[in-house]
Amino acid sequence: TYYRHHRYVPHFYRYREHSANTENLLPEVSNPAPEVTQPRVPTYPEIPEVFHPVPEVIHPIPEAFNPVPEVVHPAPEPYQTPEVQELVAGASSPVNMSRVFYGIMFDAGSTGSRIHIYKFIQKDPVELPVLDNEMYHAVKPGLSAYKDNPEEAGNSIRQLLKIAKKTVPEDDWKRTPVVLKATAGLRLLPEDKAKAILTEVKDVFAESPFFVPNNSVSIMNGAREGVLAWVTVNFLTGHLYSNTRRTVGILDLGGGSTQITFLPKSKKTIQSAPPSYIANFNLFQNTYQLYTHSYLGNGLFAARLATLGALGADGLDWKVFTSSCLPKKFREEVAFGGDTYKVSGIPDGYAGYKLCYYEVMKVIKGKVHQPYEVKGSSVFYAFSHYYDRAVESGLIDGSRGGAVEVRDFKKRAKEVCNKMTKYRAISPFLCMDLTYITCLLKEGFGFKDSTVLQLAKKVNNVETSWALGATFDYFRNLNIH
Ligand SMILES: O=c1ccn([C@@H]2O[C@H](COP(=O)(O)OP(=O)(O)O)[C@@H](O)[C@H]2O)c(=O)[nH]1
Repeated sequence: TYYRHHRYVPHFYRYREHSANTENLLPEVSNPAPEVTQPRVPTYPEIPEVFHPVPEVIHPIPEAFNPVPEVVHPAPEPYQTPEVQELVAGASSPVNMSRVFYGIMFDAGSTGSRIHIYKFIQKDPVELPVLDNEMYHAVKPGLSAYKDNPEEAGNSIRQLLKIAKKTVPEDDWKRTPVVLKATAGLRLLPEDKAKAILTEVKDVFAESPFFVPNNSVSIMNGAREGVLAWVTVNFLTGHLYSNTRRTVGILDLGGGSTQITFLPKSKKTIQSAPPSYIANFNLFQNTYQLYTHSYLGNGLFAARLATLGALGADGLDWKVFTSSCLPKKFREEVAFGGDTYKVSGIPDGYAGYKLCYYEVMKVIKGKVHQPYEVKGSSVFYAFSHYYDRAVESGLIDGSRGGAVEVRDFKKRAKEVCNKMTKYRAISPFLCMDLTYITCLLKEGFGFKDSTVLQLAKKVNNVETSWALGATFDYFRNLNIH
């Protein structure tokens, strides 16, 4: 369980008060971010403040001390239901007139379920609320692992709700909305199995003391997932308020699906994209038109199985799926989406980067669209499994994140694949994963070797995930279409 205190202060002050985010309000759930430090990590140049990648947008004058620009989140005025509106209106604290409210967002992913509890402060009824902090906790496996036992799926959510009860003060329970959105794991399940799980989760929500809005449990579509992650990252990096209209793109590599989202600078990117890859929405009186797509089956774990030819195959009880991306003597059972697969290296065959690249290419070539503009100079934030694999392979420091070039993934993939025994202890899949990431970035999206990716698990102490964007969308409909 991590408790991240997260109080926004304007850039001018932030740069001077490095301890501003270290205060911990709830020590009983305190657990600093898991420090996954790698002993052999080469020291890469760090980004000084992950949340602030473009120092030139800092306003060095005190006038920039305007509470609005970056402390806001979309105002919760048009609350979704009159019921909530009433509840929030009644929340004023008699003591200091500032009122606190919470939003609980569950991310039901293919490899795990996570709870995000956001605390907002409405300092003044006229001003926009401030995101104060996030409480985050994750459990494994994801809901799809319980495809034949929906009751257990419900139990995993019940377990996370206990944390919500500890975090949100009892007086606020009744007006705190609880929402769950499922991603690739449930998208990949047969409809009836996914439905049974969602019904079970609805029952668990109904018995909870929190506010359960209509449609609080659903499978989110891929385009929304990409857009909402883009909103989160651009909010946390301060790009939604700068006058420059400069924003950052996002690359999210989940277990089941992968998303790419950015704000195109060139009209040609929009015109040459399949129409479903363009999403519009409104935020802070701006209308944005984004390039976004979610590739189902191209998340890291789904791609491993697809590379092995195992995804969707029959005869799982007796078939062994092999790959030259795996150490020759490796043999194991792998669970994903409620199924178990026997996988192994090729004991008397060849293994290594080149052969592996051919194998992973099958999962990418002809499936991934190259946006017209991606070779340009946009900054991309990459997180989830991009981040995890970069840490595991020693490309970046796990406690800080950092910047890498696409060619760094390629270089490390070659090293790992050509010395598989050395890296086996870290993960037998490391060669396959790094080769897949390299291939996805280069052959798939068409990034150049020199494209810089900012790798971050969290920005300014908040998880880089679609969950914060989805909470904004709940409080104030972004009208994504
Ligand atoms: O707030 C979050 C949400 C996800 N993740 C990580 O991102 C990856 C996303 O995988 P997921 O199973 O959600 O993928 P999906 O089902 O969306 O394809 C996993 O390693 C998670 O641990 C994270 O670090 N913080």
